[in-house]
Amino acid sequence: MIITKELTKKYGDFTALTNLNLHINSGEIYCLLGANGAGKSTTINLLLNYINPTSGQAYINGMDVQKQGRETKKYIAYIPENLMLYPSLTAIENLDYFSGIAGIKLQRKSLEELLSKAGLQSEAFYKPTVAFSKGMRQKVGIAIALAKQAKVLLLDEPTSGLDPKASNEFGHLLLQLQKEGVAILMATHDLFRAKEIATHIGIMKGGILQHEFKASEITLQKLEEVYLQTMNYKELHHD
Ligand SMILES: Nc1ncnc2c1ncn2[C@@H]1O[C@H](COP(=O)(O)OP(=O)(O)OP(=O)(O)O)[C@@H](O)[C@H]1O
Repeated sequence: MIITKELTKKYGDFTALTNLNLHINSGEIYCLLGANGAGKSTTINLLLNYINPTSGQAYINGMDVQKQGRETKKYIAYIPENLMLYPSLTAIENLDYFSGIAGIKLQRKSLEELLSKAGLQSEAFYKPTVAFSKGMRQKVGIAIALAKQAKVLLLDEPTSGLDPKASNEFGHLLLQLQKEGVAILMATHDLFRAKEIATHIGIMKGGILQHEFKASEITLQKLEEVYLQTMNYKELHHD
């Protein structure tokens, strides 16, 4: 479970995030939309305890992120826009290494099963990741999350730059994790993918959460309309 209470981050006079209240339960996928600079990465960095809030609290599985940072890390898997893997190591070696850091030692067979579950083709298991596409690296990231048995998954624009097939596959992987009870927060610019997989959608602007919807209660068209209005974009009319 992910909870933030009045979470606020200031950089000098500039407020990057204002009084954010989020509540994401196990088995929910919350997609956070917003233009560049809206405060999405700031939110994720606060949940990861990479930066300190100016005020407010963040909780992961009931634990205060600031007070129990080390403990909360055990429950979190994080997939940034560009997941860093060791390029000269194979997919299996990367998975072994990163799950080892999390204190998990798995046999080769289990590592293979995890990569397979994450959708990586078996031919790629023993290849150095240097030549992996972004989609393939994301799959290794998912396998690491599976190995950790993460209860919370934080994703920062994971589908940007993926082709539609890879993005679709990635969405399906997230739906699998959702079924297993993971609480997922995904910052994204991808309205379509958000509508496809989210249980909840938030629209952020200027560090303020401006709108929140249950994904089942809004159409893609309406979502786009509200998003564009929130960002003060002029809509395109085809007449
Ligand atoms: N270390 C910092 N010092 C000063 N301002 C910062 C710092 N980090 C972020 N900001 C500012 O905070 C605001 C929110 O940034 P953030 O990275 O959270 O936006 P975002 O919604 O993730 O955008 P993007 O889609 O570009 O990733 C931006 O205006 C950014 O310039």
